Amino acid sequence: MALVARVRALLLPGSRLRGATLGRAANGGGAGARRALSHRVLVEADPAAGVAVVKFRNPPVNSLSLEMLTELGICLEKLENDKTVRGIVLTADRPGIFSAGLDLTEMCGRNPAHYAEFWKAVQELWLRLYQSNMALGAAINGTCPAGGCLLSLTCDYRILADNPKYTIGLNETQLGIFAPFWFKDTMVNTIGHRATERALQLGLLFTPAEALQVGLVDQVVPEDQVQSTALSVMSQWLAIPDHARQLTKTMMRKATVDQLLKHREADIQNFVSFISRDSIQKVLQVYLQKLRKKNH
Ligand SMILES: CCCCC/C=C\C/C=C\C=C\CC(=O)SCCNC(=O)CCNC(=O)[C@H](O)C(C)(C)COP(=O)(O)OP(=O)(O)OC[C@H]1O[C@@H](n2cnc3c(N)ncnc32)[C@H](O)[C@@H]1OP(=O)(O)O
Repeated sequence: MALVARVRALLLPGSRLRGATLGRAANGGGAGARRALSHRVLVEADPAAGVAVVKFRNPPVNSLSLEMLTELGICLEKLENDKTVRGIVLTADRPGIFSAGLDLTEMCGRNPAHYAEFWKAVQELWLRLYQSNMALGAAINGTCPAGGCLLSLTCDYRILADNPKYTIGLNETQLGIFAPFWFKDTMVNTIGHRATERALQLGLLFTPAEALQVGLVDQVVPEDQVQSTALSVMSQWLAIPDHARQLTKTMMRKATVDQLLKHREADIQNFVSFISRDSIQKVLQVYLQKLRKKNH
């Protein structure tokens, strides 16, 4: 079975994500709040507020594996088709790691067809998020490198927990790889050209104070207030008539989106040939081994 079909089938029976009615949230939800599960993503929807909180739960580090990318994409697609949802907050189910970024094991020791499939899934998730009609917020309750940072940058605003361990940035060069043009463009659109050039060349991971200063996040708040702050900021975004907010968002992001749409196939081919190089495979394997050695 194709991965997308397999993941669709994984969504739990009875879940709103399959079109059935959800039960009331077990905790934390307002009146009428609903809860839906897939394996790697938990969705808590509050129809009265028009908001769904999408929680990553892909242990140990919420890495963006092919299955995680696919499941997240399907959850977002379902929410976009749900008329009761106008805004989505992305967060980690457990605080500590928002997302460790792209799953390195998807980019190491595989074949070109796998690299192409994986990169296509990365592109698709980015396109879905960056063009979303929903208001999107990131409640960043953990460390947020590389692909994790990219996810948060697709949102309309970012709230980061005030914990010096929770760094955020596109650190690809530190691994010996580099951020493709559409990662770069997403960052430029948030913090500007010069700050992006410095951040990308040096592969900077910013502390919360630095991230706030450079504009990578909009607010830094105590750890236990990240989600509540993200929800309260969401109500400001949802106070604007949807059509006006959506048209403005499209106007601001269209040129960036069009660049990837125009070069999508070439971008996949470039990724495959870059990541397949022996020298790059070596660098990634050494990096992964270093991460693993820490624990053994
Ligand atoms: C010409 C065209 C060119 C196209 C573009 C070219 C290149 C671009 C290509 C790719 C872009 C990639 C973007 C990315 O996202 S790369 C990923 C970058 N991520 C990181 O650098 C983070 C790495 N992880 C960490 O720093 C720590 O794990 C973290 C701080 C997140 C958590 O630390 P903690 O101590 O809690 O946990 P660990 O013990 O380190 O990890 C536990 C376990 O998880 C494994 N792991 C960690 N991160 C990843 C990951 N990203 N992918 C896969 N696996 C990961 C780690 O190895 C441990 O495994 P094990 O020891 O339990 O086996």
